[in-house]
Amino acid sequence: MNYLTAGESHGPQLTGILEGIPAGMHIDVDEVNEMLAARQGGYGRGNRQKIEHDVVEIVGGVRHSKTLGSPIALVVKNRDHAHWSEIMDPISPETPENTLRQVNRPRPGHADLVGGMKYGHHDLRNVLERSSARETAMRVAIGAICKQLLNQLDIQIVGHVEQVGPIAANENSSLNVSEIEQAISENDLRIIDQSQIQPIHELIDQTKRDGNTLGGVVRVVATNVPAGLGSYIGWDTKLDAKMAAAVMGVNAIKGVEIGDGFDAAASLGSNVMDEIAWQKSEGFDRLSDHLGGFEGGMTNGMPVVIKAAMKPIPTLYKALQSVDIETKETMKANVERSDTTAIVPASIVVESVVAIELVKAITDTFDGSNLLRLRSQIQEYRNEFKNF
Ligand SMILES: Cc1cc2nc3c(=O)[nH]c(=O)nc-3n(C[C@H](O)[C@H](O)[C@H](O)COP(=O)(O)O)c2cc1C
Ligand SMILES: C=C(O[C@@H]1CC(C(=O)O)=C[C@@H](OP(=O)(O)O)[C@H]1O)C(=O)O
Repeated sequence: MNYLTAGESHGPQLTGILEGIPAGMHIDVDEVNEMLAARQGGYGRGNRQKIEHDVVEIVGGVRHSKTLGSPIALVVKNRDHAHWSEIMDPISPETPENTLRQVNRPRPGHADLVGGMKYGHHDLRNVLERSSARETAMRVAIGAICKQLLNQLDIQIVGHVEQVGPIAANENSSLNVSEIEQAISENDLRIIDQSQIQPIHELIDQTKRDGNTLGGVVRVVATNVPAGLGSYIGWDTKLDAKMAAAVMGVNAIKGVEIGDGFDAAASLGSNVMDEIAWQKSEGFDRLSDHLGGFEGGMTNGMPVVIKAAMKPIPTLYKALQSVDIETKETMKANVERSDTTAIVPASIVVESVVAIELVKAITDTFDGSNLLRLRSQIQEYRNEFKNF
């Protein structure tokens, strides 16, 4: 399974091609759109989301709501393009008005400066249009289809917010996926601990008034993942490594933890290793899940638990120091309309990329040509492991 996305933040549309989804799978477009809407929401978002209303159009690979096994082509339109059509025109020559909208004061923390130097762009808009996290809308559309496939294979997955800036919204690690879904559906922060809603709202409001920004931590849990996805035989076959790369590939993610992650470094081995048990009816089991469902680069049948640290949003309304790339004068960085925090959307994006990597691992391990065969192969494989 593989995918590619294309499109600029203020261009006409985002385009995605998803290859390797089994034939015969029902696609629920409303569910894809619900996930796109969730990615647009959350406390702390900026004004762009008042313009956009993300809906997916499926323009290939699906007939009468069922996948054909051929590449699935997806489109999400950028409504804001209507206001930028001249500036972002793919064909017509530049107009003087476009020149006025050039970006030449790179924003610290963005791809602007190095991207301009690498690709030879003196209008840094050519960089920021693609480096913008607008692209994550398409990753979520693709992730939503992967999540539907996982659900059809009896695998559940959810992403939620665990921390906003310095405020932890106390993870309750004993909750299952549907309990987490229930708890986070009740607030606009996707947090489990409702007592932190007000302090976090106040923190975001104050930060916005100060012209500053916030990051945070998100957590993804996937349950009933078959054991043995990925492999210990080579560094590039380890699924935990691929997961970490996919999560790190989400804009503004600066750290990835699997299971207890960095906390495990300070613990004793007896508090970190997940002891092994066996029951005739269920086969092998673990007494805990400190290692987040991975041993030796393979899933071990316990819940997959991945956390990601997001840096604060780099565009500050109280702009930071920069240098004009033409005049070399010290100036304030460009200010593009911006979110105060995007931790809520990040929880949906990280959930999506974890779902994508799980589907990749599953279709690498089993024949993913059609859903019925895939389902029966996985069932047989689960039984084999139970009887080991
Ligand atoms: C969902 C989401 C929304 C974001 N919104 C903004 C934003 O409004 N303004 C901004 O400056 N950065 C925003 N970012 C972060 C930048 O896209 C990101 O920091 C930048 O592209 C540089 O990439 P890097 O942080 O991965 O190095 C957002 C990130 C995500 C995941
Ligand atoms: C458009 C989205 O997020 C954008 C991500 C983003 C960035 O620099 O990453 C900067 C902002 O772009 P704009 O200047 O167009 O408002 C965000 O709004 C989105 O998530 O749909």
